[in-house]
Amino acid sequence: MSSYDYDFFVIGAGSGGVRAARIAASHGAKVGIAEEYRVGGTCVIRGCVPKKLLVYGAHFAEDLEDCVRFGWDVEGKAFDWAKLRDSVAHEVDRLEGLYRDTLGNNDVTVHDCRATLAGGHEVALSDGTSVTAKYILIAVGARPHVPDIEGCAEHAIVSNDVFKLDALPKRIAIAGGGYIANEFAGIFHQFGSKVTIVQRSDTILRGYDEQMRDRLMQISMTKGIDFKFNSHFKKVEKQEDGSLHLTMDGCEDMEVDALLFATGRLPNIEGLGLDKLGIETGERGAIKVDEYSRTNVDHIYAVGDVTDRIQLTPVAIREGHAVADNLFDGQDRTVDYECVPSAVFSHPPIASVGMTESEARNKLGGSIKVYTSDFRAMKNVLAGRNERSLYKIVTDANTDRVVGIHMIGPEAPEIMQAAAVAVKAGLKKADFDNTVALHPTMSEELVLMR
Ligand SMILES: Cc1cc2nc3c(=O)[nH]c(=O)nc-3n(C[C@H](O)[C@H](O)[C@H](O)COP(=O)(O)OP(=O)(O)OC[C@H]3O[C@@H](n4cnc5c(N)ncnc54)[C@H](O)[C@@H]3O)c2cc1C
Ligand SMILES: NC(=O)c1ccc[n+]([C@@H]2O[C@H](COP(=O)([O-])OP(=O)(O)OC[C@H]3O[C@@H](n4cnc5c(N)ncnc54)[C@H](O)[C@@H]3O)[C@@H](O)[C@H]2O)c1
Repeated sequence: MSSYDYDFFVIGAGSGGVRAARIAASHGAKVGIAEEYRVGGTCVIRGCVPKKLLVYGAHFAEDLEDCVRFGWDVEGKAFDWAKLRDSVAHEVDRLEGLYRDTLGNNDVTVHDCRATLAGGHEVALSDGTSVTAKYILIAVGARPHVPDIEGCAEHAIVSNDVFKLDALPKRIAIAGGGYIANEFAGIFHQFGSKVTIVQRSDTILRGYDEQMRDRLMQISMTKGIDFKFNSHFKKVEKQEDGSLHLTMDGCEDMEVDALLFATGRLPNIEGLGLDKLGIETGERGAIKVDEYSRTNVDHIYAVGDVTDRIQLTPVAIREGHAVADNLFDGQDRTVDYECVPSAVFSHPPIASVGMTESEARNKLGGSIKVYTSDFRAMKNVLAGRNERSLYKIVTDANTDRVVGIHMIGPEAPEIMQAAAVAVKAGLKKADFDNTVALHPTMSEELVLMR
């Protein structure tokens, strides 16, 4: 008999935590999990899933414009935000139920409580009880970071709030130039809001290939999304009519109906009791872990956004899965962070895997070859939508190996998942050339670039 209540206790039922709990239980461990908000975590409740559903909803705005040239005459077009918001919320409820069922079916005990480390092997729960576990996994994720600017805390919203808005703002300023800023800029714009992105530097989507970012910016600007670069917020004030006056540094002051902060996410470590065990944290409060996701305290592990390695759901899931396999199935697994594909679900979306052109140039000493295809998707041509796609393949000139693929255009993330397999497998440009095109598709461009 174990002297602990559980073999494994997971704090946080999000992407990483749920996977770790389920796999550990499937290996025969006695598992408990604590969730302070809703099972499913950021991705399911207020991230990837509801965001993608809003992206789908927003896309109809373009489809309804484009369909005219395809012979459709749709009368009485109108958009009802409350209807979409509530359908999305309903789907999220359904998914949360499925996640709970999965945990239950695997005999994982769910504690609907906030959990904190109490010292040693003990975890304190907000219902006043406490439990002990041989191993503890911290999978508490991250939360939106809102800088300390006068009026921001009271008047700005963050991505969590978007899914609950009573009404769409007529004018919205979005702070930040990353994933969330560009995704929500596309969503709000398609729904008819006037969108202004305010970025503190002179570029968006740092880390993505420069040409893809430029193309997104150019398309977004043509659509009517405004960008203010090298700009900062000095003060946010609510006016009598409910609108916000933004006092700016670097650009003109603005009047908007909503201000969304999308300036990064910070590890959720506040009040977690890390100090009780001397668990080390690094930059921005991220819990420091080794390649096995083990902290400096032997029986405490951490996965996902709280470790700030790559803040993506599939990464958190892999990390959680590996911890469970290693602890309860005697495996020796680490997560491979090379060639993790990623996408920005902007309008149009960007997708990427491997090195950008400039990264490859730096790392491979300039001996690279770059192939690009700049084209208008067939559907856009007939629709009269003057929006060009751009695909890029970066190769190591010495070996012909494809080291990066970057795309912006319709369905780029769907195409990228398959292309990423080829890059991860180390295929050469010649392998792409040897593959017969699948016609007529957009993805055939990947095997036609010469
Ligand atoms: C708007 C948005 C869109 C996104 N879109 C994508 C996307 O398209 N693709 C993608 O791959 N990634 C996306 N992400 C990122 C993705 O959601 C995260 O990387 C992922 O959810 C991280 O998983 P996690 O397990 O580390 O944490 P989370 O999923 O955040 O789970 C942590 C859980 O812990 C709970 N918790 C925190 N503290 C405690 C405590 N003390 N006690 C009990 N419970 C606690 C939280 O309530 C939460 O449920 C998006 C994020 C956001 C915000
Ligand atoms: N499609 C996806 O996979 C997806 C979607 C959304 C979020 N995510 C994950 O969530 C994380 C958080 O997303 P995010 O968009 O908040 O962060 P991010 O790190 O992508 O972007 C933050 C942006 O805010 C800017 N910024 C920071 N402080 C600022 C300030 N004071 N004023 C103005 N701009 C400022 C930064 O320069 C940067 O451009 C991402 O890193 C990503 O890993 C992924």
